[in-house]
Amino acid sequence: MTSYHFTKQAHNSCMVCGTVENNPDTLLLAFSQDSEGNVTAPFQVTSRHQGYDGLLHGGMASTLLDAAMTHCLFTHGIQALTAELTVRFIAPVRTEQQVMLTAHLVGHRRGIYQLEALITQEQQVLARASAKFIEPKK
Ligand SMILES: CC(C)(COP(=O)(O)OP(=O)(O)OC[C@H]1O[C@@H](n2cnc3c(N)ncnc32)[C@H](O)[C@@H]1OP(=O)(O)O)[C@@H](O)C(=O)NCCC(=O)NCCSC(=O)Cc1ccccc1
Repeated sequence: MTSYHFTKQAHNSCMVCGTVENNPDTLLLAFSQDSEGNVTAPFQVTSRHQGYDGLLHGGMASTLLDAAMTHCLFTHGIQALTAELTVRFIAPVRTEQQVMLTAHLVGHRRGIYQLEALITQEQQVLARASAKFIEPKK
């Protein structure tokens, strides 16, 4: 089993990427990873995810970005908690369309992992997040 699958199994009932059997409300996000540990996932935005009519809710956008960065850490074999999350909502994300989520590890210093994530559509960046993650003390 890869470190990614091992760390992912630690939250089988996740509301973002868990299985339907374990969590009927899961968003079923499925991330792919490249050789450098960056992750990507498609997400179909529907009216179930809206706040204002026809627009993705900002809290949901933040959740998706947070999840992308968490999974990026999984690809590096790290299971850490979000300690700080900053989101720049650049342009409205419309419902009934597919977006791409991406995340990469920027760096690691004194036990704090710094990551960045994007929501894009057709090369246009609609939202950008940066976050700090910390592994909980044993
Ligand atoms: C564990 C920790 C984050 C840090 O506590 P401790 O280990 O006791 O650490 P301590 O306080 O000793 O500080 C050590 C060093 O770090 C620094 N520093 C600390 N904080 C910050 C900061 N915010 N920002 C910047 N720096 C900070 C601090 O100054 C210190 O630096 P120093 O060495 O003095 O230079 C704790 O606050 C916590 O549990 N928070 C709740 C986390 C939580 O519930 N998150 C949500 C659930 S996760 C989720 O949902 C993801 C997910 C998505 C999808 C799917 C699955 C999962």
